[in-house]
Amino acid sequence: MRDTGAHPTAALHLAGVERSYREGEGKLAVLRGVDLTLEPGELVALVAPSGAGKSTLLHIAALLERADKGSVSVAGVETTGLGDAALTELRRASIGMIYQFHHLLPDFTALENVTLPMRLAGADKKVADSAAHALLSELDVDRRAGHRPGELSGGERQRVAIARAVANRPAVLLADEPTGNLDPGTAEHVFNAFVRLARSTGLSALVATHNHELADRMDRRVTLVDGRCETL
Ligand SMILES: Nc1ncnc2c1ncn2[C@@H]1O[C@H](COP(=O)(O)OP(=O)(O)OP(=O)(O)O)[C@@H](O)[C@H]1O
Repeated sequence: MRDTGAHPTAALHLAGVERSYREGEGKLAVLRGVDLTLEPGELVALVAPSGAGKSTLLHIAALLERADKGSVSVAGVETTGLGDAALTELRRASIGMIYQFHHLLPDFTALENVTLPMRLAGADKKVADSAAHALLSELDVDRRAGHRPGELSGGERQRVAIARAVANRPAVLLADEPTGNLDPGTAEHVFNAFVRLARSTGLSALVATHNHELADRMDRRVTLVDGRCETL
């Protein structure tokens, strides 16, 4: 029997998720019944060919896009039937996102980019500054804390973006090709820093990557075959 309810202990739980897009007169069925569970502290790599639906899956898991069918629960909260405001609140409280391109605010320093989500969540400036410095140190980029993104290297910018994504201790981190824009050496350095941080904080993460070597460092690899999730 198909599981469709919330999964109280999982960081992320998708059951029977379907999503299609309009294509000319017909439709393109991208996700055709995705079942995926991320337990707390689990690091899962999503490895699949271009166009298989990785970004679509991540956007649905991030509550940025709605599934046509199926259920998505984040940190034990079943999202089917929630309104936009409740989804936004759950996303803010429970999800961190990292993209291929950093999306940092250009006029803010690295430190300010990391403290912003904490301040928006109500943290006091001193507490936020000190937590942000600690995160930037763990990611080996604190010496650049006072610089703006335009003054940082690509690898430094991605490490700041990681620090920002985990600043509010999300239940789940979703990453779409987080090192896809970096040269292999820098990608490895950034990925190692990410895995170290994730292990030390018990973060759960679903990371889409084309890089099999990096995917091997995660606990588990999954792929998308004909719109369904399979373990590799
Ligand atoms: N908003 C949209 N409208 C119509 N079609 C879309 C939309 N978003 C994605 N698609 C299509 O859905 C399919 C899956 O796209 P998706 O971006 O999820 O793949 P992907 O696995 O992330 O690919 P890549 O590795 O190239 O980024 C593609 O054929 C894409 O053209």
